[in-house]
Amino acid sequence: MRILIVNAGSSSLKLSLREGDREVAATTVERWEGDGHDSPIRDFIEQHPTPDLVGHRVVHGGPRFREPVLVDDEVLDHLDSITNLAPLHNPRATAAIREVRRLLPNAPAVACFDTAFHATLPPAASTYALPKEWNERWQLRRYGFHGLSHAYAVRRAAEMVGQDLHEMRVVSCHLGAGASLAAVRDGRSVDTTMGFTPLAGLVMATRSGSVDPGMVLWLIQNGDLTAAQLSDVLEHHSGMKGLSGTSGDLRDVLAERETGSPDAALAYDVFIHHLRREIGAMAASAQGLDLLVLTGGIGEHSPDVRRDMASGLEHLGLWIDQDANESARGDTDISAPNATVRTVVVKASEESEIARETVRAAPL
Ligand SMILES: Nc1ncnc2c1ncn2[C@@H]1O[C@H](COP(=O)(O)OP(=O)(O)O)[C@@H](O)[C@H]1O
Ligand SMILES: CC(=O)OP(=O)(O)O
Ligand SMILES: [Mg+2]
Repeated sequence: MRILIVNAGSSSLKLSLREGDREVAATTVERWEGDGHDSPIRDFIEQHPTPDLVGHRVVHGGPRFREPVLVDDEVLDHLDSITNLAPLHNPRATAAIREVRRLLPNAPAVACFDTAFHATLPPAASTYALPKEWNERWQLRRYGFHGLSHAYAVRRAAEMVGQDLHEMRVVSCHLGAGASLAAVRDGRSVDTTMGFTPLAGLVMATRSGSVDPGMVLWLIQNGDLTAAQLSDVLEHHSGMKGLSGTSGDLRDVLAERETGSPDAALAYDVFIHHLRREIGAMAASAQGLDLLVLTGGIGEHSPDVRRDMASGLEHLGLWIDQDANESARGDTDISAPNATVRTVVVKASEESEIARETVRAAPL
């Protein structure tokens, strides 16, 4: 069975063609707008054998989609109706779904949601302390994101340490341009740092992460800003980019910091502070910690972040081996021998998770 995986993220489009568990072709298109001006999807499909099945990443499933779903007209209409829940992400996904349906009208397509993994959050963790009527009327709740990445990473990490995922308390760290943590207990997500939208939680490349809601109101009342301007700043000009004044790419921030830039140094310190603090919070929600998983561009490739994250978390039983940390490539256990918490790096693969879920949900 040949499966095409379509992963439309906030900045890139990743296409992958799989036969069983094997990836036979892949491409990443940076800065794909999904506005119909170019069709990297058409090019990819034309250049490779025809897939039998298609799996799509869709960031927000809204209140309705708690597991993968076979796409039909009604599902697509419903997805259109909830695009405003994730305006950076969902429109690209629905554009990709439409494009693939046009090119491959006979291939069943399955939508896999970032939010689905967090559908298991207990009400105490998913509920905002707002008027009950508001929560019901607008389906306000903590949805959580990066679920496809967290699901894959924790399963792979459990396999690497040779233990049953259902018997471990795990904190999963997806640290890419967007970043979130998940607390996993009995194999299920019990808490996460993102919320109703992917703007909440950790400091990110260009997103602010959580800020005081009172401050947002203050800015609207005193800062002479429209909602659109404020949204643009919080989504695209905040985070490490906003603080460093240059770029949200951690590699640039680290290079600037080396040259003595105090702004870049502070951007990095704020990022690390929130990362450590939220790991502590997630460990509390998981009622302890046996396994810490690091994935995403930063989690996989930055020994600096892994070292500075670990420093200060020894009280949890977490120590990493500095040589293993420096030399880690791909899936690597970087725990120190005395650690009671295992720390592992996992190469992110939302695509593996989508492939798995697509096969499960498809009528073949
Ligand atoms: N060698 C590296 N050192 C530090 N950071 C890195 C390195 N390689 C990638 N990154 C970081 O990873 C981020 C991208 O993560 P990735 O998961 O690929 O992106 P996305 O969230 O868009 O899917 C970049 O912003 C960059 O800061
Ligand atoms: C949900 C989310 O933030 O996704 P990404 O990291 O791809 O922007
Ligand atoms: Mg990503």
